[in-house]
Amino acid sequence: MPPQTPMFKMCGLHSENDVRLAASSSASFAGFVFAPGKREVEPTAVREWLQAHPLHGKKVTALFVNAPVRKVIATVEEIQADVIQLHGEEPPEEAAIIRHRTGKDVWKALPHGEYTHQQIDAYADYVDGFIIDAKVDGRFGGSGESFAWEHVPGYIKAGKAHRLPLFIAGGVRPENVEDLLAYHPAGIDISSGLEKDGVKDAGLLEQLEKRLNSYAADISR
Ligand SMILES: O=C(O)c1ccccc1N[C@@H]1O[C@H](COP(=O)(O)O)[C@@H](O)[C@H]1O
Repeated sequence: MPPQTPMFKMCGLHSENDVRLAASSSASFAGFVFAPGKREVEPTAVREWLQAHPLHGKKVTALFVNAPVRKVIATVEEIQADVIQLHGEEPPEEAAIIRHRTGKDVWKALPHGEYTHQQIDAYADYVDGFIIDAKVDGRFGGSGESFAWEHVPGYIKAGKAHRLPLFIAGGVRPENVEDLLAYHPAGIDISSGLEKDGVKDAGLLEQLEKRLNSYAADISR
């Protein structure tokens, strides 16, 4: 099958302005972090931002790190999330419970490492997609660090073998996205790489979208 234009997820939206920017972007997924850290947001605020700036078909993604299941369920209901991203050490059984109790798609984020392929196999029956992120000590994600992308083809193959979408995350930026696109991932997930001084930046988004568009034009030739 010829390569497809990758899905693009814009993550870590943490202000009304970020949501406004995401709404006008080509991202298919808009992500909100409900975990401690500089991008943590409150469900009530997210609901208000989404009411003010409807996403017109983009899927709302709620990201959690080892959160209690009841918090996941309540948050997903409040913001009407479409996708739940589990970015901590939630075991496969917990992913299955969350999927069953919410009826939503659940994606498992896994850090790149020695056992990632085994983990993909262990979660594959209980989730609807994967995100492979860089492993950074003391952080669960949003680090702006990349892993060695020569491992990307192996992950793409694993996603295809399980017939699940697999996104590549970690330090993806407008300046390096072409290197990643050369591997033809199904999806890319970006948070830090679209920020200037901690704020999502229209200029960086424009640069990224130019590169995504030119990749799409190249592969359609
Ligand atoms: O964005 C965050 O602050 C965050 C916090 C805790 C867990 C995950 C988080 N973000 C996710 O991390 C990856 C990589 O992000 P980056 O582009 O390197 O900043 C991505 O999946 C974000 O959704």
